[in-house]
Amino acid sequence: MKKYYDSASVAKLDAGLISSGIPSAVLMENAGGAIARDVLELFPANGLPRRAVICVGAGNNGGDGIVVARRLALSGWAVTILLTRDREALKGDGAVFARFVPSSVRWEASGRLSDEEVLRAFDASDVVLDGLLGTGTTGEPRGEIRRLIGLLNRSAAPCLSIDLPSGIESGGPWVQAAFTSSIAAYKASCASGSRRTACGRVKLHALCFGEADQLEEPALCGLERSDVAALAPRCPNWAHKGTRGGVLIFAGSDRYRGAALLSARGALRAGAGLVVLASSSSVLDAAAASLPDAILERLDDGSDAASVLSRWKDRCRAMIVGPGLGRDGRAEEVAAAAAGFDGSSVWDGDGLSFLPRLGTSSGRRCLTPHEGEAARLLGGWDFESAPDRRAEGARRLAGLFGPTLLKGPGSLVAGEKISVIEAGGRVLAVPGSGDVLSGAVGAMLAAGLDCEAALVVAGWCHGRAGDRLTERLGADGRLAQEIADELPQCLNEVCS
Ligand SMILES: NC(=O)C1=CN([C@@H]2O[C@H](COP(=O)(O)OP(=O)(O)OC[C@H]3O[C@@H](n4cnc5c(N)ncnc54)[C@H](O)[C@@H]3O)[C@@H](O)[C@H]2O)[C@H](O)CC1
Ligand SMILES: [K+]
Repeated sequence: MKKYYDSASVAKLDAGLISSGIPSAVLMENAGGAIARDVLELFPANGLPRRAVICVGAGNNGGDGIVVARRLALSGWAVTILLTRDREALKGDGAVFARFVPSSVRWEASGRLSDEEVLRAFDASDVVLDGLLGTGTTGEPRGEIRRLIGLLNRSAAPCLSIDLPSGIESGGPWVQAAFTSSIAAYKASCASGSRRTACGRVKLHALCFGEADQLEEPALCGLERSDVAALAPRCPNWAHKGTRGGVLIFAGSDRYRGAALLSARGALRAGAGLVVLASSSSVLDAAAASLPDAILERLDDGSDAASVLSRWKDRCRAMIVGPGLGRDGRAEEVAAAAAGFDGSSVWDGDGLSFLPRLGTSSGRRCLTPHEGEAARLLGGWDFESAPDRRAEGARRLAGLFGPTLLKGPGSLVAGEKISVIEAGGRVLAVPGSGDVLSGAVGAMLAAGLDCEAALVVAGWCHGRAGDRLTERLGADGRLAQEIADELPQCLNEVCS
């Protein structure tokens, strides 16, 4: 389990260590030393002259940068410190360490340089270090700091952020780093959503000595393979179709045919023992050729949904409602009938739009919205203005409708707890990918998992499928059906 903390807990840890007698300068030297080692490891000299520009803000994040400047200069690097204020304005430990910076280091006040001059200096460097803002950020980046964030993001040079990408704790803008050397804890602000990719490759360093156990409860937990394996369904070799469980799918419409097929394919590839696809004739015609493994129920008229449900409810432990269902009167009738199912259900896509009108469910229910759908269910929601907005939105949805998997980079699962899925990437951002996920969730519910566990296992396997495809074939141009077809290998990694 990867633990993510908010900045307030990390700042509290710093303060606690200092008040228990560890000088703050020792902490800064430790942090700066570890970051300098990262730089030297990432950019080995190999006889080449190496250059760095270190952007230094007014706080201790900049102080860490000054320590790094000394260390790199002593290792033979050509270093420029780019200050957002005059050197005389430096305070605290940063001011102390400034006295020990070798004379080979150049000092520049960024305010005296034009955008072009700053960019030229960045572009001439092997790496630019971002020590502008850390855990002490308040509000959106202002003044020189804001300008330098913009220039850092325009520069071709790779950026290594000190502790966290500057600005990420705010509504933006923030630095898009290639690397982040994180101090004391992984930061929750970098865990999920559009901020997740801002850190680049992250390396975590202790601030002092095993202080991590002095941190309070993490803000978020990252789910890794072993966490998922502990929840995944067990499928003994004597299993028969009934052991695996059946899934009834209400999905698809004349307009959206592929969604239903992909959801069914996801369910089959995630190991469902029986898949019944109830959909319109046009969908079933396509399914007859491409999905010989599924049972097909014609559902041109919404009023037929209740009889389909009563035919299959004893053989299907789980139900999927919504992918490509449409939002017309037929779809509404289907959703109303589906709400009477007393097994476990996952609601996705168009199905989500009916949830506020359906009231409480008779069975166990979970949902898999993306941010747009989630915002509609919450009557409008801004996911961007602060790093914790995604987690807060997911928590609210879970409270209103049932355990929720909020899709997007670093998908969140909110139920009893809130967790981040540590798998997947942009490869998953293709049409039909969410339909495949709904199918996988359905299969996990059919295998007997509770809603939260089903979201975790299916969400992780879906992400892992994306990672495996990326490793083998690249992250772009993959098809949702390829994600589905990769699911068995992912399940093999977590199921025994
Ligand atoms: N002993 C320690 O606490 C250690 C901290 N480490 C590093 O220090 C930072 C946290 O440092 P802090 O001084 O608390 O805050 P910042 O450096 O993030 O910045 C505060 C500084 O910036 C100005 N400011 C705040 N918000 C904005 C804004 N939106 N726009 C412009 N300017 C802003 C504010 O006025 C302050 O002057 C932590 O991340 C670590 O990198 C070390 O790890 C060592 C021990
Ligand atoms: K930073």
